[in-house]
Amino acid sequence: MGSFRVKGGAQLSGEIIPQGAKNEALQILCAVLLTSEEVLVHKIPAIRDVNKLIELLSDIGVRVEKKGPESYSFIAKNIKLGYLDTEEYLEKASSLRGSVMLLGPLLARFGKGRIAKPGGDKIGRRRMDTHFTGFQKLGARFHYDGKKGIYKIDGSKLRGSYMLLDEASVTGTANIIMAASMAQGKTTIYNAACEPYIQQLCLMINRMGGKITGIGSNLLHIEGVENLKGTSHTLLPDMIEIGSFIGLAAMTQSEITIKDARVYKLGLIPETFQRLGIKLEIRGDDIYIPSQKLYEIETFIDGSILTVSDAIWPGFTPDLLSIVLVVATQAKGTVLIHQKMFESRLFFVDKLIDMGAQIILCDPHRATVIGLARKYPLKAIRMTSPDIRAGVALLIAALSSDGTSVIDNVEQIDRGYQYIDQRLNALGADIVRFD
Ligand SMILES: CC(=O)N[C@H]1[C@@H](OP(=O)(O)OP(=O)(O)OC[C@H]2O[C@@H](n3ccc(=O)[nH]c3=O)[C@H](O)[C@@H]2O)O[C@H](CO)[C@@H](O)[C@@H]1O
Ligand SMILES: C=C(OP(=O)(O)O)C(=O)O
Repeated sequence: MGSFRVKGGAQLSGEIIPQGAKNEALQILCAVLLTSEEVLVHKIPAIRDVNKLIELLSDIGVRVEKKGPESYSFIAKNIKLGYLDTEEYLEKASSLRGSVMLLGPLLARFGKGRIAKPGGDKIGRRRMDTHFTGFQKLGARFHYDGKKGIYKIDGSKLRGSYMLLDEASVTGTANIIMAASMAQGKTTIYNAACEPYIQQLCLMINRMGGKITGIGSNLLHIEGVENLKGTSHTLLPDMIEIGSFIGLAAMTQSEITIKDARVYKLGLIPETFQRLGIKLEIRGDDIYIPSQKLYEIETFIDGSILTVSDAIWPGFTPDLLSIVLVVATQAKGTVLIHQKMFESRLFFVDKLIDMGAQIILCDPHRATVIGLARKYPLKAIRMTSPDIRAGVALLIAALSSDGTSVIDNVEQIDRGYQYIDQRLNALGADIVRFD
């Protein structure tokens, strides 16, 4: 188990370039299976989940070639379908959430998909009914082997269909889009998720010869085509990393410029941090965050306490609520954090409380943060990173604290943040990785 020793208290400064988006990368990498031709993907982040998925693709038979520091070529010509039934595949695939999206393209092209219960963060129930109901609507047969925990999907002739999703699941929508892209006839997906990740996937499929309209909305029309061809694709900067850097800058009173942030793709993210009182300047496509001694949380117009809650896109992403929460601990004012989607994502606040933060966990979904207005810094402690975003929130807390903290289980952070220790040290942080 890896750990970080973090010496807090330093003000950071400089420029940082966000990595390619983790959640987009996981979709795009699965989509390379939709064609036997070459797909080039640029700005692939070197993070654990992505590396594992690339390895899995290679195990399935995809020819993978590294073309540059962040660029890869994929050719899914000779796929070993038998491998999908092996213990090794099922075990490897179940170690990350994104692998669930192998099902859609495998089904579209080969009529067969297998997966064991996928991993990812343990942040509450993470059901997959939407994925399977969608596949069934396209005519696939679905079988769940409860004893082995294996989901099996078969269906050689998928047919387009109308479907109203019971929830706008991100990976579920991506899976259904990929399956429908080569089904016979037209598919309509209503209540589709429309995160930038999904928009990027649809644009890529259209470049491959697919016919998807309604991109960016929750009503997608997909005209199935017989074959898809090769393409090249560049991932967007990771909006969750960008939000994390904004929070980090505010908490540590640092002056940071986030380069090439594709600001117009960030939805409510900049505005939500601004509502916490954090000053941001959009300079071209960069975000400049000045060093700020104090930031004051806004209230609602009627003077009532601000609530920051998650919602499906274009609402505020649940993946940044842990960061908003930690940043609020040193703000002036009070905020209610309402994590609607996941029921076990706020429990990490007990570590922040140990550090001296004033937080009341109202129930598993809601926490009230009473900002300390920097009257005193958080205390350094030893803590364990429970999930990827809580892990980074704790790292931010440790960097702002008085003294040296230790964060264990940083593999969670490595799932989604590329070389985070080295990149933050380049800005003046003092983070040492050890086993
Ligand atoms: C690999 C990947 O891309 N992971 C992301 C993806 O996970 P993932 O695709 O697994 O998450 P889903 O969108 O399926 O659902 C997330 C949670 O929200 C609930 N839910 C979802 C939609 C809805 O309309 N109502 C509702 O209550 C679900 O029951 C579930 O508990 O999307 C999540 C929600 O943005 C992000 O946190 C994850 O980082
Ligand atoms: C919850 C997340 O990831 P995953 O879906 O891969 O667990 C996340 O990125 O915040």
